[in-house]
Amino acid sequence: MNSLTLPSPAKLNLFLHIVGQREDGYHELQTLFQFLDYGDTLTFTPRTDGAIRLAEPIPGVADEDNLIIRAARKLSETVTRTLPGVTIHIQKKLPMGGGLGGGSSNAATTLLALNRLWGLDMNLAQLADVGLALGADVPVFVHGHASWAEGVGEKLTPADPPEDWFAVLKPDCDISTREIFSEQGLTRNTPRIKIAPAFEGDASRYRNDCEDVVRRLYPEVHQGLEWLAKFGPARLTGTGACIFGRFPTESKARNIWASRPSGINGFVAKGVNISPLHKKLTELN
Ligand SMILES: C[C@](O)(CO)[C@H](O)COP(=O)(O)OP(=O)(O)OC[C@H]1O[C@@H](n2ccc(N)nc2=O)[C@H](O)[C@@H]1O
Ligand SMILES: Nc1ncnc2c1ncn2[C@@H]1O[C@H](COP(=O)(O)OP(=O)(O)OP(=O)(O)O)[C@@H](O)[C@H]1O
Repeated sequence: MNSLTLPSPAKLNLFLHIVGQREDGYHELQTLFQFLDYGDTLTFTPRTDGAIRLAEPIPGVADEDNLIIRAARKLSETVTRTLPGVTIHIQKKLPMGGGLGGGSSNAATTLLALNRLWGLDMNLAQLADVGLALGADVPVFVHGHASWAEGVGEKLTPADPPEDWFAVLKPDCDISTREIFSEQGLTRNTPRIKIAPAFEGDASRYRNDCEDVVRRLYPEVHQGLEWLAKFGPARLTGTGACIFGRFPTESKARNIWASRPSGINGFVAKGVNISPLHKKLTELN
């Protein structure tokens, strides 16, 4: 069988409320996920010796900790028959630890790719179950539709927010999700809101509850948000460090991005409600 090349897109949390904390310490969220038409690309090449390998490591991530390898191993453990194995090549564009869900997206792309390559015939709900054990953001990438999410992010209701353009900026700092969720001053009691399943409202009416803590600990993020907010609604995604400004047209987003303060990386991308991964898989069928 030939190689399979698939996208592994980024997500944004258009807003993120923390509405409580479970006994195991995990935070209960209400958030709106949308995908970006921008991300990594993974290529899967079947092997004959049953091994699961990366063509090249991601610098700073041991192969056995890489969510791609962990997803492939976990999937292979769900079946009893001998599998042919795979080599996976990664073209990484998404910054790590940026709040764009890069690792979770890589895991989801791996699950869908190997389900196809290995002929496992598992449905999306089964693959999302396998993925949830790897990270709370994996299920939305497996299902592939923009979603209103509750729980730790696994209770999903498809949503259709406007497909606007985003200028995504990566302030020059790395933020650990664990650090932010451990902060004493974090807002953990935002009242639950009720949102119609087909969410089409204005997400900028709602906030990201991590933003105050992240602004305080990382002045680079604070300054970036202050700058972006001059041009339109600006938010943190996940626990950061990436921030985004939302614009109705590509040219507006590109003009603002081009005038960003020096030393800030980032990109411009369109928000999409169907994941580029699922679009590609449909084309292949
Ligand atoms: C912030 C979001 O990106 C929003 O989409 C996600 O909730 C993050 O989910 P994730 O990447 O799967 O998070 P992980 O990297 O597994 O979590 C790291 C650590 O953050 C804390 N954590 C994470 C998610 C959550 N809902 N509550 C938490 O308290 C836990 O201490 C966990 O050990
Ligand atoms: N394939 C992978 N791609 C990126 N990071 C990975 C991968 N596998 C493991 N990791 C680890 O996961 C950590 C978080 O990376 P990721 O890019 O998913 O963060 P994030 O965008 O903040 O995600 P989230 O929004 O889900 O918190 C990295 O610092 C890295 O150590």
